[in-house]
Amino acid sequence: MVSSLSILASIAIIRSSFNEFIPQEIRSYIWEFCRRFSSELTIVVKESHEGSTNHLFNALVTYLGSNAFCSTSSSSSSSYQRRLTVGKSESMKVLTYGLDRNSEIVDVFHGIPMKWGYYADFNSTLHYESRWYELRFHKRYTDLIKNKYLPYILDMAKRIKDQNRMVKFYTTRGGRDGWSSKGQNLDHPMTFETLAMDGDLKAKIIDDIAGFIRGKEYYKKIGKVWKRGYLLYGPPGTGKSSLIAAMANYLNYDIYNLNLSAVNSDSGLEFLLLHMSDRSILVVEDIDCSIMLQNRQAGDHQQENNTQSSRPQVTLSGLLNAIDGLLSCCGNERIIVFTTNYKDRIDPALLRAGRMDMHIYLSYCTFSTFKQLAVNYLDIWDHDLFTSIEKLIKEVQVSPADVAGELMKNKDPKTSLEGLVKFLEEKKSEAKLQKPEIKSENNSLEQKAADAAFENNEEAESPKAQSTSPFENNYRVKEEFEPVLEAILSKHGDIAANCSLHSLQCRSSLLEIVCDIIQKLQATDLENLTEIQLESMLNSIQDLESMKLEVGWLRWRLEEIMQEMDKQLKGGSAETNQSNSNGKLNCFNSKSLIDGLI
Ligand SMILES: Nc1ncnc2c1ncn2[C@@H]1O[C@H](COP(=O)(O)OP(=O)(O)OP(=O)(O)O)[C@@H](O)[C@H]1O
Repeated sequence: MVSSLSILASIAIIRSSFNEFIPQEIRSYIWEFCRRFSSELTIVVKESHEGSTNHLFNALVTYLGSNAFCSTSSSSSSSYQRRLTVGKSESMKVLTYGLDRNSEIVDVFHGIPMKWGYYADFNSTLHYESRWYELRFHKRYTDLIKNKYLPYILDMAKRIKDQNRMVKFYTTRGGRDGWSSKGQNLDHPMTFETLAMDGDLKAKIIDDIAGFIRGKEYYKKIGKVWKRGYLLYGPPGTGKSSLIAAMANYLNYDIYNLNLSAVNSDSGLEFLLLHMSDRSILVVEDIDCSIMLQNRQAGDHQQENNTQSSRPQVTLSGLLNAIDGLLSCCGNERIIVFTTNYKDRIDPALLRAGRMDMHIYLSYCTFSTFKQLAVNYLDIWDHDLFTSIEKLIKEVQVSPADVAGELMKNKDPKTSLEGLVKFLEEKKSEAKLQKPEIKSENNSLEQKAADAAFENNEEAESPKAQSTSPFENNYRVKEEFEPVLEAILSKHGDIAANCSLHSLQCRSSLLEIVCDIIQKLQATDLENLTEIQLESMLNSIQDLESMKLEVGWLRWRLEEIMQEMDKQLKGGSAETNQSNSNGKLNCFNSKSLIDGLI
């Protein structure tokens, strides 16, 4: 025992003297000579390659650095210890690690140990330090290393870097002035964990995004540019900007916030899009407010407005080409997000699949959204006051931003929830007060004025009275429709308040059509709904909208159903099929067609 210990000690002394007294060049020469007789091969990756930066070297810095803690030290025969360096740069959001000079580690790939060493040598005459990595491996793994391992390192290093770097936020300085040069670090705390959403919408969005980033090969196979468009629509304060921040944080993509009114020509727009990086999100907020991009059906009225504006601007066709024409192939892995409070004001050409692939409606606060906000803001999952809040939230229209604002006022759950109950009750009484002013008396002056305003196409504030019962409005519908109408008016307010038909009788008949559609959807499975039925419903909705009934919420649902149906008819996309192995439709297979509608 004693003798073997002394042998080991002697070996250690000899090895350290060898390293200490014999210069690096001679050591390398001796190792090289010995290796001639070995089955091991060595690859050397120097800092520069053929006179320029060696990307593989940089990839190794990132890849081996990120593995430094989990990988094992080199074999016990290694003459070096593993020493790590650590630091944080401004462009990274985490600490990053690296191997210190003369350190070795083993990375296991496909079950095979890959022995890496990192070395540096300072040339005092040239005042230059040369640095390199060495990979030692058995000759039989040569093909695996060449064809799989090294490309894998390049790819992984890119992903690690993208994942760790700060997300940047760029804004338009206008046309050829390009994007703000450096970009700001986007330090938005919103993530998919903290974003409150109704039902399974959040899971659907995450699934879609995940399918997109995994879809490189799929997009190549179908000959489509690797990009995806999302339209976020819904009332103010329902989380459209928050969803964009959550997407950016999830993907670690930079955001390019495009203010179309700051761009003064189609070529200016092209210039901007050409100067975006890959793996980024292009955001156009409030797209409906962008001049000259309104619905082409607006026709003359539109043209009139355009001629009034003398400043040259981006045109609709310019924007369509930019996001969908040849220009769009100049970038990869790009996401385009449009937001709007009024989906129906956007030209349908901008909304079609391929441009805006997923239309996401962000609704007023529901009880389920409120419960997620209560967890975020107050750390509570349940409370005695939840029952009253559930009832009130069905009766009034408040945005998640309103609710979040109330919950932030006090950290004590009871006080905070009491404040919210008070706020909701006030909203409810306000709505009740508004109602008679505008529409209780059929022949009142106010009613005539409101109708006249709409006839003249004036911008009149939509009286979103929060009626709790349809019968307070004097609407007369068939008995079988009464509960449905009550639910509609509770959730969406008086959708007939601005109707171009004046008599209660006529308005009631139109409301019956809405109730009938809802009842049909309620009673039908998606699988049993036919395209003809759906089209007929959409036609009715179009007619109702032309009479200024506020049924956009129902049309959007029908359009969503139509999109799903289309996908089904086309046999479903690869992405859809991936998560839809039982052949049912993704969006509506686990819930009724009217979930969240009333
Ligand atoms: N769904 C949500 N989940 C969590 N917080 C939310 C949500 N919606 C809104 N909020 C809160 O309300 C604030 C405002 O929301 P946000 O700016 O995302 O709404 P928006 O729909 O973009 O509004 P606008 O249409 O007026 O631009 C957010 O900073 C966030 O604190």
